Amino acid sequence: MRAGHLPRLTRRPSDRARIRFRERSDVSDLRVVINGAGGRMGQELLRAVLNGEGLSLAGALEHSTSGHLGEDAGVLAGLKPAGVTIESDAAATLNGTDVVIDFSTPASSVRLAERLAEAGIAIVIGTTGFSAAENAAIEAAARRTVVVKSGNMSLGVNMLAALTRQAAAALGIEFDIEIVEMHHARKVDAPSGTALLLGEAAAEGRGIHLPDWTAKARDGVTGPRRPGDIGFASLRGGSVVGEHAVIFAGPSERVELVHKAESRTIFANGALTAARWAKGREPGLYSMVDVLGLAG
Ligand SMILES: NC(=O)C1=CN([C@@H]2O[C@H](COP(=O)(O)OP(=O)(O)OC[C@H]3O[C@@H](n4cnc5c(N)ncnc54)[C@H](OP(=O)(O)O)[C@@H]3O)[C@@H](O)[C@H]2O)C=CC1
Ligand SMILES: O=C(O)C1=N[C@H](C(=O)O)C[C@H](O)C1
Repeated sequence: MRAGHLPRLTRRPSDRARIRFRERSDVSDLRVVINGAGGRMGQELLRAVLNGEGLSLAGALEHSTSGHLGEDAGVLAGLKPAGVTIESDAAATLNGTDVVIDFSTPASSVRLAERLAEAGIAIVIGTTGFSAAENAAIEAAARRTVVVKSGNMSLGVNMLAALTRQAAAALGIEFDIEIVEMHHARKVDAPSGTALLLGEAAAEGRGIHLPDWTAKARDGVTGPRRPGDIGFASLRGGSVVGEHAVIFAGPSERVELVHKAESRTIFANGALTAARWAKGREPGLYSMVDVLGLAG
């Protein structure tokens, strides 16, 4: 660099220039709406958006009988007032939104995805516990708008899924695959979305169709394990954020791949990465594997 250029670079911008820059960066901020804003993940996401760079909170949604309606989203999240109140009227809130991030309930996610498909607004879905019919409805919505959906938004779990696929492909059928998960006492669905995602990865590695090879909820005299099954076990208790183990139990040896979530920030950060990635994409159903570039 030529010495003559240094003074120009180190000079502080005038107030007017700084205001102009601020206005420009506001215009380019990603405008995000959070659905399920009053929940554990909703509040985590409010903090992540309000503290994040290049993001603006365009709205915060809850259901029509939520006790949080009318509260300030910043205050709800334990921050200073954000000037955004918790609403239940999606139509009024969505105007000018780039991406909606949804961690709520399956029924709410499906309704919202259908509405966003009509409006051409992208959605990042973290909700888990969908039925086959609800998954089909989301796939239909993804033909008209961008949908990023994953049972786990964290980098670590998506890496674990890649390792699971690899191990399942390399180890023969004599290695029994069992997936064990533990979550907090308030979780309502089982197996967890992550456990199912890991099961899909193991099935892909083995070249089998997961629903045909799933063993869930063993109880009573079950008979011996069917060779080739992928087993699921769910534990619930306390405040556990989320723990998953994929066990490959072979003859006289065992391989265990484990992920332990220590904070919900990993899910919120992943969801924001997905939201940034989603902007401007072609309509379609994407996963965190696409967002994180982990395919193959
Ligand atoms: N993919 C991932 O990485 C992760 C996924 N999850 C999943 O996200 C979902 C939410 O988890 P969590 O935050 O712990 O659960 P919470 O129950 O704490 O939050 C869900 C929120 O959604 C609200 N809600 C219910 N119905 C509607 C509706 N129709 N419209 C808008 N909001 C609604 C609930 O309100 P109310 O409480 O009044 O019913 C609640 O505030 C779960 O399915 C969970 O498995 C969680 C963590 C990570
Ligand atoms: O409900 C939760 O808390 C979590 N749900 C997701 C799941 O079902 O796997 C992800 C994470 O483990 C936390």
